Amino acid sequence: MNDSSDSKSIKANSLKAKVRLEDAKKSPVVQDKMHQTQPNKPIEKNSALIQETETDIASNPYFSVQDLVVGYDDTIVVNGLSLILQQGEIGCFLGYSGCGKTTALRAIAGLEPSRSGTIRLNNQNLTDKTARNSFAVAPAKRGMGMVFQDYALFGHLSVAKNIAFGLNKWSAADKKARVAEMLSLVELTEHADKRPNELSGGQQQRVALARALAPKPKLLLLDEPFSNLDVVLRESLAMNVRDILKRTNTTAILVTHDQNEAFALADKVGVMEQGKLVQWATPSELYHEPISPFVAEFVGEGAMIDGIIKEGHVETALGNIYRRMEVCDELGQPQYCEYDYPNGTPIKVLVRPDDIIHDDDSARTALVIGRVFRGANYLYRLQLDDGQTVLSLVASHHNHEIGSHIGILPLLEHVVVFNEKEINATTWSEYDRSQRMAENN
Ligand SMILES: Nc1ncnc2c1ncn2[C@@H]1O[C@H](COP(=O)(O)OP(=O)(O)OP(=O)(O)O)[C@@H](O)[C@H]1O
Repeated sequence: MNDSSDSKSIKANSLKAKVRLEDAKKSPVVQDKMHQTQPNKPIEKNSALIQETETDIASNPYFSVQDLVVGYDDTIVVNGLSLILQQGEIGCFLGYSGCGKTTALRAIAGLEPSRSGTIRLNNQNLTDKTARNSFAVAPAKRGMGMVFQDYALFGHLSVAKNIAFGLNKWSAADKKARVAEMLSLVELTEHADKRPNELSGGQQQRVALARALAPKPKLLLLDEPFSNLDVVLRESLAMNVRDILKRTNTTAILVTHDQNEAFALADKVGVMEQGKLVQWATPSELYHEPISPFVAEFVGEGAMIDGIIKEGHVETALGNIYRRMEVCDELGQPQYCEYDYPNGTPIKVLVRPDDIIHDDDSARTALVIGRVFRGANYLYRLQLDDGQTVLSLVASHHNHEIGSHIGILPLLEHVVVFNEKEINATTWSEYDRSQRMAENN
């Protein structure tokens, strides 16, 4: 935790700092740290080759969408969407209902025409319009597989025949071998002769996955594939599907409004708002470094508390926050710099439940005003002395009654601060959130 005694260690060296606030002001861009080249690396025989390959991968990704615009009649639904995926990566569009996720996926599949923008897959431009067609490459020729919300299985065909459906150009022997391989992959070998209605929802979902994977698609598109399953099954199945996609090195895009599903399955998650990808990043980056209050609110739980800039740090009801740099000094000690706002600037600070540690020995206390039992943990809603509320995740053997005071230790080193003027609404209460989701549904 920071407090005023830390101020001595503050170094006004903003150049090397992690520039979260500047990042937040940038327009959303494709952020892919994994494949950035390293310009100062000494060039040896093999490293030159590696560098070349890395540059090639970064500048010519396996799958890319650039400035995609899609609409219906007078309405633009997907508005300048850009992303890249390397081969074998799993991406995800996450967003409230109606934000354009399915439309974006359908445009990638070629089922909706794009108004502008480029979609490239495996060195092929799919979007150049020809004189006669609105797509350079017709949907059926894109080499994409799809798994739909309702699985769209053929009820009159056996599981094996469903899986073989897209293999009509394969020889009988190859087809048989591929179906057996897919059945084994999704662990349904003993159900090969059953009809879909004899299977559970989760098993049907795996048949749909096997059918989509059987022809070895260049890109797999999954549209809310778990939404018909109960919540408990969803997360475990999402992990199971991720395992299968990774084993087959399948590049895939998932559409969902469920962040647990997105986090369990995807390498890169794009939070969509009104047809735009506001941030495209790993699940961890989205959670810990949201680019805007909208992303912060949509991904994970938390609270926004008030702060004010004073001499380069933020004063809050939980203590002072100093801007920590990503680099440490030569002794391994963290370095700090100043926030780039004038004195007196009102600030909002994102505090996650894991930023507030319960500590019986702490002199700082908060009032328990609500709690939700989550098995291993309680999620406590805590009121600070000035009336603001924060959340805290506490092991469930710490059972504190509503109305009691508990000791807290705020860990404020990794919080995200937002200039208050950039926030449209500070609506962090569960009521506001569920209300908004209900309105959007
Ligand atoms: N065929 C269509 N014709 C006209 N408008 C459409 C059509 N399909 C979708 N829309 C509209 O486009 C917007 C985006 O729809 P889309 O299905 O892409 O959203 P979504 O984010 O996938 O939502 P959900 O999570 O509810 O499926 C919505 O306002 C929807 O009403």
